[in-house]
Amino acid sequence: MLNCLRSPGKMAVSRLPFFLALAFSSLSFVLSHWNREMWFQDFFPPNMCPINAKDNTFYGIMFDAGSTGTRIHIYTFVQKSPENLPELEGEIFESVKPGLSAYADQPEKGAETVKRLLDMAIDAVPPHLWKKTPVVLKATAGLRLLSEEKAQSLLLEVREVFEESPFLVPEDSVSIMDGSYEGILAWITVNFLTGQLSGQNQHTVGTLDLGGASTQITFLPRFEETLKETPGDFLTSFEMFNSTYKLYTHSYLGFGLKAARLAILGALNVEAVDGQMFRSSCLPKQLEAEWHFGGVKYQYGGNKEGETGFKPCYLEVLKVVKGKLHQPDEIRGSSFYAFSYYYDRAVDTNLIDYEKGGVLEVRDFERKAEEVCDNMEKYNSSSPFLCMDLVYITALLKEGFGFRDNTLLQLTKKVNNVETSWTLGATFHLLQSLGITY
Ligand SMILES: O=c1ccn([C@@H]2O[C@H](COP(=O)(O)OP(=O)(O)O)[C@@H](O)[C@H]2O)c(=O)[nH]1
Ligand SMILES: [Ca+2]
Repeated sequence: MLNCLRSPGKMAVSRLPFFLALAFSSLSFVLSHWNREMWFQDFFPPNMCPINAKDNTFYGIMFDAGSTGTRIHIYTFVQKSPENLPELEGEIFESVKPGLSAYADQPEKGAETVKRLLDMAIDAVPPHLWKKTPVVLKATAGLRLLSEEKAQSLLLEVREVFEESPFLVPEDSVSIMDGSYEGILAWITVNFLTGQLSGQNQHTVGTLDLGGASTQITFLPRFEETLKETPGDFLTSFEMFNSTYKLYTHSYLGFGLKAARLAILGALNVEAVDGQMFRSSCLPKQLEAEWHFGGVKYQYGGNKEGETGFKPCYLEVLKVVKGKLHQPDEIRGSSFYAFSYYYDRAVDTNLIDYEKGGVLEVRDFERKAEEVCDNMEKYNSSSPFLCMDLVYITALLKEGFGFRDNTLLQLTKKVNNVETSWTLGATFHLLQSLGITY
């Protein structure tokens, strides 16, 4: 087997089977909502390893500046012959914690974390291709929640790091991504990797992404009714294989798992958090601790005297979720791909295997929440937030989006060894918009 590692550190290199390459011919979409065009064409998945860089190999570097961490994805593509379309060959992935927003008051330090990741790309991409390899960073909810001034100074510092690198720095290479893009691009990635964007019988799958600060839901409505009863800004038109699709997508800012913890504790958007103790029935009774998120320190603890456990916790969480999200009827009976914190918490509680993922029903999260919340002393060694997180996931799915107890969720971290992240969709768009088709 070929060794794909080109620099020290924890890297994952992924390869896709060739059958996907054959299945995927061209993809384009038009975002009518913003009157913008994006063409995703000519990308075929992989069957080679980046270490075999030949003349026909090219790269794309995409940074995901998330609220809890910053990640680099270095994608490798191969153009086998001028008349053939390029294939996606593999992915090198690395991440650091915390995310950029934790450096709100030290933008230079934040940019240093990006530089360290970018150094990996210097090792991974052959020097003669540096100038042709675009590098882009898109920030998500963590930066959306910062003040404009703080967010902009972070982005400026990162831009300087890019300018000093040997890579191609496109215009607008460092930005905060619109939440709708986040959902759409993740949907593109998942449906591309599962081979649903090609051929006659396309059965696309909906996607659920639960980040630290925001959460996205995206699917292709099948019923005219759904289109009629959905607010206009939840719908986005795009073209693919000469067909026009209307996608339902929405990003809920402040509904990511960690932002939800603050909301449940009553600490979200509170001005002076210093010295305040935020308590919840979702936490172990005797707990008193500190938690850092988005560069702010919070003190939190359990209900020393009052109630603790699943029931009181569910009522507390309900206040944060109920009536706050749009509930499309159509999704009640459909199944969805779910990743990020849905995946992590399912792994933490042995609902699924870390490597394989698995299929769960919504009620599996509820059962596990009851088990953990009513036996908090037994789960002492894991995160003190485990009960709160599971109850939030249950309430978000049931009371927020309106899923049924038996709605199926396909918990997935990687498809054919490629991360189910919006970054692949974003890279397709980037390469196409730059006309990088060798
Ligand atoms: O390439 C990635 C990037 C993020 N995550 C997951 O996304 C969640 C964190 O979300 P993030 O920091 O991106 O927050 P956001 O900015 O999206 O709200 C955690 O479950 C991570 O494991 C992941 O699985 N793969
Ligand atoms: Ca994310």
